[in-house]
Amino acid sequence: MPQPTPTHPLVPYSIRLESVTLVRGEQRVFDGLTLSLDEARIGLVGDNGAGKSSLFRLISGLDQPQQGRVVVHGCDTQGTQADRRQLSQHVGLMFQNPDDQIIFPTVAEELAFSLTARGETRQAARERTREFLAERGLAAWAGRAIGELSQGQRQQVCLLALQIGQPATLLLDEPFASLDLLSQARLAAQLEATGQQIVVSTHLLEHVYDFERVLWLEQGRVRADGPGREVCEAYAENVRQRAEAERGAGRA
Ligand SMILES: Nc1ncnc2c1ncn2[C@@H]1O[C@H](COP(=O)(O)OP(=O)(O)OP(=O)(O)O)[C@@H](O)[C@H]1O
Repeated sequence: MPQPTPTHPLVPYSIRLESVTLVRGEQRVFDGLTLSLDEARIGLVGDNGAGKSSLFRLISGLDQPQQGRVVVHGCDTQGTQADRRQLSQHVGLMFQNPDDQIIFPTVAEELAFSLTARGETRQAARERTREFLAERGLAAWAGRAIGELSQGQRQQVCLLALQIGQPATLLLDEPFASLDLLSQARLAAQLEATGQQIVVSTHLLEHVYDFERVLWLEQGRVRADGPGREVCEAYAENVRQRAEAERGAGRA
């Protein structure tokens, strides 16, 4: 598949969480978390339940903090309606499960919606969608029914629907999870080629190993923060030790 060239100029990114407390259900997920995310490539790693998806929900404005502030490229996620409208143009969130994201029956309609939601006419959105798919060697996908796509293909549609809107930041929640190895390699290459800021949560450490920054989240706190290689190795070693301790306890 031809790889797209970066379409979004590299701009200074600025995502700030200031003393954020987030409660979901009975769970205090974050308690006074302060964080700046300014790099072009950021990975999030950590155990199930560490808070990776919750962080994405806060940044994209889907959840509001009970205390503190989240400011994304100058927009307060609890700000005015205009602020929130702008936020949706600054940030695109790809959900872990594509079925939570896709609302239209065909690929072209799903992609076109990203453009009409930003104020483009239906006609212009339809034309841009056709061009956009053709540029990526995916012209034949336009009329395909979402219901007939595999899980991995649906995930690809979600990513395309985000990319066509060109938000400055893409938040990708476990984008590699249901992809076969070749599709993982293609996605990794696609992400490398994009000029947008990308924040990826993943359990597949090799995909963020070379990132300039990776955060290891543990129970809503940042356990380590630094170059991908260092943080991934520290996390992998910690997991090895815990698995070993569990095996030891099982033998005792
Ligand atoms: N819909 C929800 N209602 C209540 N609590 C939730 C909800 N979703 C997640 N939580 C809680 O929030 C905490 C963080 O969950 P989150 O989904 O952010 O973790 P995660 O790091 O993305 O995990 P995973 O790797 O499994 O996707 C967990 O303790 C979880 O129980």
